[in-house]
Amino acid sequence: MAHVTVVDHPLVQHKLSRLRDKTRSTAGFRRLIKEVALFLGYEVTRDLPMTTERIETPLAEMDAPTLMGKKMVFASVLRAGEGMIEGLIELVPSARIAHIGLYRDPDTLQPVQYYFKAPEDIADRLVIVVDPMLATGNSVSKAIDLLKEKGANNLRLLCLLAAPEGIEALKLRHPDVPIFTAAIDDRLNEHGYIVPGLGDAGDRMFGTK
Ligand SMILES: O=P(O)(O)OC[C@H]1O[C@H](OP(=O)(O)OP(=O)(O)O)[C@H](O)[C@@H]1O
Ligand SMILES: O=c1cc[nH]c(=O)[nH]1
Ligand SMILES: [Mg+2]
Repeated sequence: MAHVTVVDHPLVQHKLSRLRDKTRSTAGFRRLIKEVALFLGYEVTRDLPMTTERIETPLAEMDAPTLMGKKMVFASVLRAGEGMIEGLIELVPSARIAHIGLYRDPDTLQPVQYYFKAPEDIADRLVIVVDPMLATGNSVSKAIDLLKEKGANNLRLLCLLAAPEGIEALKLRHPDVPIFTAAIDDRLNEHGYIVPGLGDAGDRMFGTK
């Protein structure tokens, strides 16, 4: 699998532009994050292993394709991951959800952990780490460290925007984790924000600034 997959579907790109627009309302931002997450979720699950199940339609018996293995885990990096989870749950209603509470210290740009909860049998499941922003990559790398300590061994990252710096950092720290993103932006600014980016995803989603 490619290390980085950019989901360049026209609907994704259109909605992403709407999200980036600084005049978007909190309600509009939330709605768009959820919608884009649905499309991204479609791509990150495209190659899931399948099996068949014998069923009867009203007309005949058939071997019907179904997903193989245990239900996947969406691992939400708080806070901003939560906006994407809303869309992903619509796509896979039976998925398990892990929560990883991290915030980025604005001076050191290092993540500070305040919460962690994941399914006990995470080692047997595909884990899709969900965070809209891959900036320095420190937060997602830490989230993946914690998930791996719990036994996760089959992981993918689903984000909305990635900076080249974050992609490189993740490649170094977790080369086994493929990245799915809607766009790769130009760079980080002096405060570690993605440029052009969309600003602070958590603050825009929850209306805290
Ligand atoms: O790649 P990094 O440089 O680590 O930055 C990205 C992180 O920053 C944001 O979270 P933030 O720390 O703002 O927390 P919040 O979601 O609670 O606002 C974002 O959702 C990522 O988790
Ligand atoms: O651009 C950025 C970088 C980190 N966190 C965000 O929410 N946005
Ligand atoms: Mg934030």
